[in-house]
Amino acid sequence: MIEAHALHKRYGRLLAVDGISFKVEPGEVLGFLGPNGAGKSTTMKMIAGFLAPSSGTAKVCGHDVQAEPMAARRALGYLPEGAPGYGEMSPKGFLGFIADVRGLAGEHRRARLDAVIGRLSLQSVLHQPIDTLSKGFKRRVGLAAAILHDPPALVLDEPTDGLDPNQKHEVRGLIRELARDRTVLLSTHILEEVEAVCSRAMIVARGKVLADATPSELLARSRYQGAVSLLAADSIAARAALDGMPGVSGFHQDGGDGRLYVFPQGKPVSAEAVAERLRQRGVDYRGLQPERGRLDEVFRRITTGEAQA
Ligand SMILES: Nc1ncnc2c1ncn2[C@@H]1O[C@H](COP(=O)(O)OP(=O)(O)OP(=O)(O)O)[C@@H](O)[C@H]1O
Repeated sequence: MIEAHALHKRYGRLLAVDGISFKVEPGEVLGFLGPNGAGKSTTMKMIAGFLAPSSGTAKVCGHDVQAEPMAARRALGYLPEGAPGYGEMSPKGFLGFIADVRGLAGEHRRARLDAVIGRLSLQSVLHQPIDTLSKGFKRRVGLAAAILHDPPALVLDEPTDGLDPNQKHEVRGLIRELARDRTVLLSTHILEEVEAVCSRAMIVARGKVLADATPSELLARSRYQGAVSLLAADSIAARAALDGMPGVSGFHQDGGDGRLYVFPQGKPVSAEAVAERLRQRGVDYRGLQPERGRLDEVFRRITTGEAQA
């Protein structure tokens, strides 16, 4: 389990983390979302014991990060943002070094090294200096180091940053697999990643938690959830026909392709009812389709204060 209680971090006059509290249980993947500078990395560094909080506490598997740093670090795998340090080392040398730091020995050490090298597909770059690797390979070396000692809790700062789409897919699969019996906290800027791997998402901005919900609860806050859209040759006529229809709260016309979005009031807008009404009023249309919620819109509204979280 990973717990944060009223964490604060002040850098001079800047309050980078302003009272963040949460609990992540085994089997959960909590995604930390937020604009640049929201305080995500700072919070993760405090949980990983790399940065002392100005106030508040963090615990990893019941061990207070400040009071029992060794026990807390043993229980945690941490992937910092950016490339792994020791860039002059090869992945083989670096992972061997981490294995020693973690106190792995003998057959267990060999088995764990083989397992992470295989899982992160590092065989082809094992002897090349880390500094000379592509961004994606550097990230994979960092992930291998984080999971090497098979910790029960993981804190991953933008784990798929710099990976190509296939590698992103691979790493998301790995995270889902790891999360089955572990606790995972990860940060991301990729909203589709939240739907793909997270069981819960926390939106932070200016050091505060603005929303803490499952991805589907967040999607349900989108005004596109339950909407329908269509293309009409005469969109003014289409709007006039649908205006005042029960269950319709408003419209938006896309500036690009001209698609007209019909937003619901309460329950989803019925595509059949919209089709029937347009037919009755003699309005030509095509491409009528139901819409689903959009996380990017929810994220923008919450982080820019356009809507109440
Ligand atoms: N060592 C430091 N000294 C001073 N200010 C810092 C330091 N580290 C971070 N900050 C500031 O604290 C705030 C939070 O930074 P942090 O890196 O935690 O944000 P983040 O949410 O991880 O952002 P990003 O998504 O860009 O990685 C930012 O305004 C940042 O400039």
